Amino acid sequence: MTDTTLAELEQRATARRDRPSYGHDALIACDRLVRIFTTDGVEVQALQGLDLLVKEGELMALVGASGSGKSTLMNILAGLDVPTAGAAKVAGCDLLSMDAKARLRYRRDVVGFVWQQTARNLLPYLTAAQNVALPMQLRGGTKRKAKAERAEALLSMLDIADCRDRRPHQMSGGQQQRVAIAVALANNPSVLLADEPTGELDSATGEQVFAAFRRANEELGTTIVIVTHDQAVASEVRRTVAIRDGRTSSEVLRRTEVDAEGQESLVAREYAMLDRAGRLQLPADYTETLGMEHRVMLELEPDHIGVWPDDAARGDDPKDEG
Ligand SMILES: Nc1ncnc2c1ncn2[C@@H]1O[C@H](COP(=O)(O)OP(=O)(O)OP(=O)(O)O)[C@@H](O)[C@H]1O
Repeated sequence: MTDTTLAELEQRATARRDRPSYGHDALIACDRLVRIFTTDGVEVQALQGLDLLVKEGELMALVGASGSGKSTLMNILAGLDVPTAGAAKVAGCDLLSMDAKARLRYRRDVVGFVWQQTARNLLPYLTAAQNVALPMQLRGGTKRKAKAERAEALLSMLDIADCRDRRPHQMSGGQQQRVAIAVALANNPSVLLADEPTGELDSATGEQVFAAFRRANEELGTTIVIVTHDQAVASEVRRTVAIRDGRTSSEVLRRTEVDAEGQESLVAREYAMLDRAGRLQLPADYTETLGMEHRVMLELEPDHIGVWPDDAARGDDPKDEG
């Protein structure tokens, strides 16, 4: 090996080291996350190298068919489960290497969680205000008066101040879920995670609950990730990420556009995910329409990459046809 080559190698290594790490500016960064469950000697790969970045202050939705891995991911982000491989960081906390004490602190201070089952979120023998004060009590260090004031402020912000002295069975499902959001926000977490929070509610009540998430996001700046089957929720957030077979497969981004008459409208665009190895999952309806299977032809153009069905067998060049 010559000196020049060595110097070049060193230079390349330094450049690589200086490159910002994957997801360095994201609040949630999942990098090739794998979770394998083994039951009775049978392995299920619930997550198969999932990549996901969420910026601070985002309000986004996760969608996907049953069994695609959504709850597995949420349990990992909530600090309730540990991935088999890969890397996951939330607000600077490394979810793979946390010890028991750090995990407890993470679950208490960094993330808040709202479950689908209204009954699972609240203690039945405490009032709404007492439920909201409980996480602050468990953390300690907050004066009684300050705890009561914060509980009051959160309940007012979410439009349920009138439920303050009611126990869960004296509230509607939608009110209980909004109290659950207040409980999850009590210790001012960086991230609020919700797994099907409107799943047990009718659509009008679901809308009120979603409005409460939006308010928390706008007024407190809390980053919010909602797993949902609810089309109304999925179509109201700026970003919806779809999970398929334990990987993120596509994203819909929505933005407000103003036309020449000054009319505002929400424009949605679907994107496929390109993983760090360069793999791209093409939507099944696209590949089926063009009969693409096994192998496709690629062409690099100045501003895009062309993908054609494999016509090698026919011996003609599909790009010459028009
Ligand atoms: N504790 C477990 N032990 C064994 N297998 C599990 C466990 N938890 C999840 N799985 C499997 O992992 C896969 C992903 O499950 P997960 O619950 O994450 O999917 P999901 O997208 O949340 O589905 P749903 O929308 O029905 O809740 C499924 O095949 C499931 O059977």
